[in-house]
Amino acid sequence: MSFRLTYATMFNPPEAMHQRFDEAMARVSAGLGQCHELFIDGEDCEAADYARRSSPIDSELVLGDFALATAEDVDTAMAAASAAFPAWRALPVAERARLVRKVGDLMEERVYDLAAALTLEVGKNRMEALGEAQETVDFFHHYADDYEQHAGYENALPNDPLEGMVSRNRSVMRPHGVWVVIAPFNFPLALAGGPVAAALVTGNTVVCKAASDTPWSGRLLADCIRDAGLPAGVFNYVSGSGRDVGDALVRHPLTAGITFTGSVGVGMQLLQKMATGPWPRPCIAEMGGKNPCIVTEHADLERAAAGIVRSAFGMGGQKCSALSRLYVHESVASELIERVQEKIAAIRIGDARERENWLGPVVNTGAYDHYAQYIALLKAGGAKLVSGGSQLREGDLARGYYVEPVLAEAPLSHPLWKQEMFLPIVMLHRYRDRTEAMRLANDTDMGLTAGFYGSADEVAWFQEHIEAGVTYANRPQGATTGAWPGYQPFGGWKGSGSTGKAIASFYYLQQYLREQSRTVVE
Ligand SMILES: NC(=O)c1ccc[n+]([C@@H]2O[C@H](COP(=O)([O-])OP(=O)(O)OC[C@H]3O[C@@H](n4cnc5c(N)ncnc54)[C@H](O)[C@@H]3O)[C@@H](O)[C@H]2O)c1
Ligand SMILES: N[C@@H](CCC=O)C(=O)O
Repeated sequence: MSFRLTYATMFNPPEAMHQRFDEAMARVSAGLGQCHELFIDGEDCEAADYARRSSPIDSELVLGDFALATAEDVDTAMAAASAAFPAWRALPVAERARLVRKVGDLMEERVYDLAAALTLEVGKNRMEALGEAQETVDFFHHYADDYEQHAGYENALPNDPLEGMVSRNRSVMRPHGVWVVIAPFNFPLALAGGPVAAALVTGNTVVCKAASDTPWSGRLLADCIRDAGLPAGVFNYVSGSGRDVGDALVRHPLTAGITFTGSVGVGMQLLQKMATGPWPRPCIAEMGGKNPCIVTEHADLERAAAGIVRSAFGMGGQKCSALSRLYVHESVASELIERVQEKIAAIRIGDARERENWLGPVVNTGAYDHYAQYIALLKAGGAKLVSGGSQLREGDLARGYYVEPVLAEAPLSHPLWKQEMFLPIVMLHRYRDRTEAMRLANDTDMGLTAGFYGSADEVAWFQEHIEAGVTYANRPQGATTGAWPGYQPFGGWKGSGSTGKAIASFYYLQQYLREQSRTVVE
């Protein structure tokens, strides 16, 4: 079987992938320092102001100057998207699907260059970066295929049971209009690209905003969409802060719907704003996680340790799916801790461009400072740091935001059990009986992912009782991380998601559409 890259397979890639990534990194690095514009109505648009951005790998490594949109730019982009809507929605299903699929094809040709940019901009290691670039490709293909296979979700219904007249009935699904996509920093390509693909294929036009830390990835997405030949105005890209540009998009009168991916705090505000106004507008909010893992006395501890380390510390814990709470049966806790410690000791931390470094920097100085604050809070609250706890400042590392992975055994009263930290910090509790472990695992306002290691007999109990949208049992590839379009639908329960329908699931695309019942009497 030939190698297929997913987050589950990325640990043993063929040698050629490394070679091609190194070549792409050299190519992309040679082009650093350029000016990156907004993309509105099919054109590059100069901005009134630009932000110079550096890599979290090394603050002296300048990535380029990135446009900061104004409220006026938002207006122009919204007007362009609105003007393009009637013609775009009128295209036949197959034609829109063809164009969306073509964006995916183009991205696939550029997958190594896109990954190199992701490593430079976010600081993720090469396999995480290649994974994200390929995941974005798969979103475009997946949604194009899904929409086409369902023939745009149009269905004929029985004629009314009338005598003397024929009354024909259909259910059709129609797009809403201009769909706003607001992306997070941690998967700036995939979590912009996925919702953009869904909105476009269903016939909406799009204005997309990247996070302040990651404007480059969004602009690279815009380049692929432009080069695939989508009509002007169908896709528009603006970069800038959430407070200014994001808020202007949310409040804009032409905004027909939103897909937001980010923190619970911002997501809840957006949901409220979208519920007010002349009518409620749809808001798909994919939000934070505080993801637990339960390890029972029957678990395969080697599998558990591998999955725990990958999910707690991969990408520096900066995944919504990251493992942050670990509940281990007291009879196996010491042995599991030992195995986790061994694996932490083997982690190479450093410049994410280098093949041997599995753990790169955290994203910015804010995250770096938060790390020190959380460590102080853990210690002050009686937690024992079993591993890690220091920022790394030796040599070249001092120019980036490098921190040690942390395993902290913490009293259950510690407030950090409840707060998403978004850093490589996992808290541990030894439990006596599994009912207590399940109660603790569910004792959070969030419910995104959850992991379990135990006997085959216990898996059904875990699945039945855990309050999470994405679950994994006995998975060494990741206790709580690593969903892939087409394999694991990805969405949160409770405060982690507003819809109960997962990304790339059977029910996802319909959320970008509104139903119209059509009765015609002949
Ligand atoms: N559930 C998921 O699928 C998923 C996936 C990735 C990340 N996340 C979550 O995202 C968070 C990390 O990403 P982040 O730090 O970029 O999140 P964030 O909430 O700070 O920002 C997300 C996006 O919202 C914008 N924004 C901020 N304030 C805004 C406002 N008032 N109005 C409109 N837009 C605004 C930001 O500029 C950014 O583009 C974590 O909580 C993580 O769990 C969730
Ligand atoms: N889809 C990714 C997480 C995305 C959120 O940050 C995973 O499943 O690990």
